Amino acid sequence: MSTYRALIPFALKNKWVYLLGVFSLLAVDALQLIIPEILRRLTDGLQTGSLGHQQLLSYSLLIVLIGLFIMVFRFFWRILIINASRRLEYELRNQLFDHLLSLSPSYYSRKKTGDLMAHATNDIMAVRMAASAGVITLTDALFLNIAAITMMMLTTDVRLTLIALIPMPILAFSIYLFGDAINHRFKKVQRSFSMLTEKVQENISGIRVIKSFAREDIEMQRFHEANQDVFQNNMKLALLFGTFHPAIQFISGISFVVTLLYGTRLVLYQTITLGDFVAFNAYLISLVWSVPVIGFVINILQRGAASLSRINEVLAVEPDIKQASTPISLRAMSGAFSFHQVSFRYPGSDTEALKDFSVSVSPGESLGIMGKTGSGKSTVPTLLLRLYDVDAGHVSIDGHPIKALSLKNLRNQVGYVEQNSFIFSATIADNIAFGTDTISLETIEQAAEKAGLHSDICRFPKQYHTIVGERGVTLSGGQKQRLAIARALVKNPALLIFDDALSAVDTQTEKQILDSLKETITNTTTLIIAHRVSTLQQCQRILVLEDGQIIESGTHEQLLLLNGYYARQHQRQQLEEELSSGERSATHEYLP
Ligand SMILES: Nc1ncnc2c1ncn2[C@@H]1O[C@H](COP(=O)(O)OP(=O)(O)OP(=O)(O)O)[C@@H](O)[C@H]1O
Repeated sequence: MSTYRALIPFALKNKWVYLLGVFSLLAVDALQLIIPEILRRLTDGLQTGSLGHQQLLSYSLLIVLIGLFIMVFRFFWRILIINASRRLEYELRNQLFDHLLSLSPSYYSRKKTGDLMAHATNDIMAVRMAASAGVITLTDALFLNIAAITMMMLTTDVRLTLIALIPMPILAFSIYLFGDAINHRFKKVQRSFSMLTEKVQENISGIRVIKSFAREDIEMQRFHEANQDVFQNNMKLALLFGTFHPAIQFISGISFVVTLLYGTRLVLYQTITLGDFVAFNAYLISLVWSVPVIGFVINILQRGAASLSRINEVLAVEPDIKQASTPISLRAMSGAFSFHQVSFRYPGSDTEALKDFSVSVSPGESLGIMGKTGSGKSTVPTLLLRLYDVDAGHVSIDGHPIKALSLKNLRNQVGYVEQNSFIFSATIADNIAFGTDTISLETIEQAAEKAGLHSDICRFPKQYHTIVGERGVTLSGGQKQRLAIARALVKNPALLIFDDALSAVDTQTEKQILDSLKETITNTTTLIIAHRVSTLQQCQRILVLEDGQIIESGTHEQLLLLNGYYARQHQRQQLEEELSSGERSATHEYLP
């Protein structure tokens, strides 16, 4: 229960709401306990014949009045406590989401998305339940329990009360045991259900792969198996509930039987009146209701505590990348950067992605990087954006150690285009304007024009207001890349990074885009990562990487003279280009 300590600040902030809610709840309970007293007097009056019309009318009016007050107070406790618990859910969800966004990418490579989704949904719901149903039921049941037993003892008979209470410990213990088993089964149901949702999610996202590999039958079979698992776990839970309710009712029934046996004797021997016996039974109903509820409440609170401790665990994770206590914010960055003897290994990886890597790029210079897949090319921009910190060596921007810079300032001044940039389910204009706060449509259009996307957008039904992604138009791979380029350009960055950003466009389109970007590239510090020589040849300097190390370095012409990896790529790509243009002209010759 110490887990709940994390909620103390929230509870203190909302103490009046909770206190008023609990007060209204107790008022409802207290009013409910007056009813057996009225029943006692009515029965006794009827039995002795002393109940007049006037008295009957007063009692009836009192019952109606009590009913009205119960209605008002019930409304208040519901509004107050449910409102407070919903507010807790709202604040906790905001806190969790804000924290998740502050965490570094390495955290996301360790954690499953499904688990994080479960924290944001199921776990927060379980905490809300504990803060609403848990608090309400615990207050309600404890008060009713104590009040009913006290009233039974004070107004009727102590011995009869003690006898009626005999099955209660058995009842409480059985509820505890059942509760434990129910909890266990419930977890299994949840686990199998989250596996099922993950399956659906994966199948929907990977529908093209499934279809192209004709794996529908296998996937259907796997889904049916997962669904069968959910069904069986639900049935086991239903079986447990099915046994639980009749068993509880049976055990509580024993209380009524012993009350009937001993209570009627007391009435016959006139130790208590018939009215006492009726009132006693009415109190017993409250008591029998409240005991099982305490068992349930313990479960709700336990489940809430388990969920809250999972949420607390996430909230306790510190971001790997921490900003300096007094970070430097550069007003106008030149984008110049340098790596000095940098070595870096991704968390959990055995091999170094960069080894003793050094390069220095001056303001406005354009650097190209080429290399086999996995040679460490994308690691360079990853470190420049400070998504990870280096293991050895230093990275600096504009002469400042990267760790001294404000993270926001640094990332705001870098225009980074990945090979597979994420496109949001929003309009094209919103997607391009993503990295900026206020921007005119005209600037967006200029960026799209430079990225070679404007004419494509003009062909869409709503042009820049066309929604793309899941809810709208699907963009081709090349269009997505160009949109990502426009998104980077619109920021007017000091450092522009293209990481395999033109791989999905043909060489012709690539040439057009590079031509229109010529001025931007000349005026901005640029890092271009590519496999194609045609993308890199205009760069002032080109590096070739292998296993995280530089194996060749120079201008296009110098690298050709080296006759190494770069020159071989150049020859091969030229040959491919000649072959494909030969094929194109041959096709033209034979066309009618
Ligand atoms: N998030 C990560 N976690 C662990 N290892 C990683 C991660 N990202 C990359 N690596 C590893 O680091 C090495 C360098 O990766 P990097 O992405 O820099 O290569 P690359 O040259 O850009 O490859 P490609 O041309 O295929 O994009 C590879 O061995 C890769 O498996």
